[in-house]
Amino acid sequence: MSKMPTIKQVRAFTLRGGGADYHDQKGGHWIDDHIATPMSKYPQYRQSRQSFGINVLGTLVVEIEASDGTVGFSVTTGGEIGCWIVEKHLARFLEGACVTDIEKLWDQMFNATLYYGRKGVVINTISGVDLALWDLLAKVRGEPVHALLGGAVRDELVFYATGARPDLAKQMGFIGGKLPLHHGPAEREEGLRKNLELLGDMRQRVGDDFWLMYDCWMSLDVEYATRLANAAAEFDLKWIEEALPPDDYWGYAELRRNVPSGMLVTTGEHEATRWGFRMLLEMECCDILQPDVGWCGGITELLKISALADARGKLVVPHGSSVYSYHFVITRQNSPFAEFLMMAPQADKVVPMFSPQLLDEPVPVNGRMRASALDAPGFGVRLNPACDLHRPHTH
Ligand SMILES: C[C@H](O)[C@H](O)CC(=O)C(=O)O
Ligand SMILES: [Mg+2]
Repeated sequence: MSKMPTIKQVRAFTLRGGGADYHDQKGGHWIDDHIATPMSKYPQYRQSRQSFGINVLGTLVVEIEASDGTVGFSVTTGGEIGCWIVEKHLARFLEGACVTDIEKLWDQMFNATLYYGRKGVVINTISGVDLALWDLLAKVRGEPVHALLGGAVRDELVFYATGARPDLAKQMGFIGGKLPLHHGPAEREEGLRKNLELLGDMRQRVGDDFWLMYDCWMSLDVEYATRLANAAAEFDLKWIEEALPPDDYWGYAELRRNVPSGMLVTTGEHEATRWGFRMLLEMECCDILQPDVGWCGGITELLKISALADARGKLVVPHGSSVYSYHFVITRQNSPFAEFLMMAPQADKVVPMFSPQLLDEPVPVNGRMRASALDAPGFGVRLNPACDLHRPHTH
């Protein structure tokens, strides 16, 4: 093997306004319109998720420069705290290492942060570094990341859309539409009725042959989720997503036993690492795992999560994360479709998911994306130079 470059410098930046912190949107966006959350029991935090701080973190940008001048980068959610972790803690493992040392670096970053990490912003940050490492290695090799993961197993990706307008998503060629749930248990019977009315209305608009799902963003309890699922069967709800808080493995197992036959239980976007997903699998919590590659430990960890799932006959359909998910999904037989988050404020058109932070970000056309759209080196995207990057810490 020809001599590979080493890592010369690691830099971490933060920026605001959409992109990887996709909840950090301006007013009037569907994604912040009275969506049920675990905070909805407090009336003052019910109308807007930004009111309780869903967007406080901001985007973390990790840049890794190699000795030959090649730069790999990634974006994820992590903001200034993530910058501190990268610069003050993780950089020591990275600088001087060979660009191929991804597995060892992951192990060092994870074990060195175990005493304050494991999940949350620490694992988001490790994920960001991991994605930047894959981007760097693939660019050094002049190949797309998916080629390093074993290559595409199909010619194209097919997508479902998440957003307020599944009816428009259907017209745009998506295979299904996932609605945000608007009302949680604190809004009692009237809220439940409104949740069902919206679903019924959408079913009427989209007809029979289109998937409809409800994303509950951790907002329910087993009793409410069971009632919702059973009532939603009338409208052929395909899956009920993230109905419960992520630590309630026991609740998920019970919910999965309670839902009507044929309806799927999905979760995992706020779960992390092979150990978290092992719990979901061994406790029979769900039918589809939905890790977010920017939060679960990066590509390195997602490969392990996926293998665990595959051995149990489970699907992995990653949460959001744009190109970072696409390069993975195209390589796995047990990831037969992908999510596309509609970031247009009214969910009425396809715009790049991480806009405005990335350039050259591919988007589905007619709900599909050719594998050839993912053929540029690395993850195939560039950081938009118009974005206002801030480097709060250095080392
Ligand atoms: C719509 C959901 O509340 C959330 O913003 C996105 C999400 O959980 C998903 O895409 O899945
Ligand atoms: Mg979700």
